[in-house]
Amino acid sequence: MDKKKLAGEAAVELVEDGMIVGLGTGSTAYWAIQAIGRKVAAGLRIQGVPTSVQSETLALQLGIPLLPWAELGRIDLTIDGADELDPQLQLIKGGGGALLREKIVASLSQQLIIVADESKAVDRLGAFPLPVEIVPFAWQATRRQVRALGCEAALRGGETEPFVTDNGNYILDCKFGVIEHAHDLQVQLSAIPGVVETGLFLGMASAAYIGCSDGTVKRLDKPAI
Ligand SMILES: O=C(CO)[C@H](O)[C@H](O)COP(=O)(O)O
Repeated sequence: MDKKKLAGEAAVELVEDGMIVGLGTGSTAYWAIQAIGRKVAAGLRIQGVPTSVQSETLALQLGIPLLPWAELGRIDLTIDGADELDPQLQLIKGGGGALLREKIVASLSQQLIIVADESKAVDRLGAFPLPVEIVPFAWQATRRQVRALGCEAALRGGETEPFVTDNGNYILDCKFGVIEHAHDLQVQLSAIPGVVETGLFLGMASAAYIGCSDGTVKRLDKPAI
């Protein structure tokens, strides 16, 4: 059984008629978008907000109506994947390279619902290298500044053929080890001019649907502060 499919499909129970729905990116969000497509074909009326060109293409193939960017304001619910989530529902995202649009969409969302298989749930963030989106201009200098914060930072795709995001930027995959102070790290990275955004999603997720190997889907809610 596909744990990503279980989680992605289960979260679609939250989608209601009339909603504006953020459509995440990746192999788990894929299953949610497929399930939303089936509901739309059966008569559900929603407007989707894709977080990547990949998800936009999929949504259009499935006949999901998309909200024009100029009308983008409040989003009712977004379903998206994650590379790591901790018990406070702090996240590392961006393994698929869509972190900037994902974070913009998440910031506009009343509810951010994470879908993931159980391997993504960790006690502490940091085993997965933190993706950081940077501008291509003088990227080597930006990488030096990022490395000075105490990580190994690799240009995604390599120097000869760097991976380019939907926004025309590059990504540094940064190995910090266990991230003890995620909020401080977010502030430090954001202070570097060449950094566009980081894959740390802090205090944004409301709940997570986790697909487990026993065939169940576990729901985790953001703990009350
Ligand atoms: O953040 C993301 C893309 O930028 C993805 O949501 C994340 O990488 C998880 O992907 P998958 O569901 O394929 O494991």
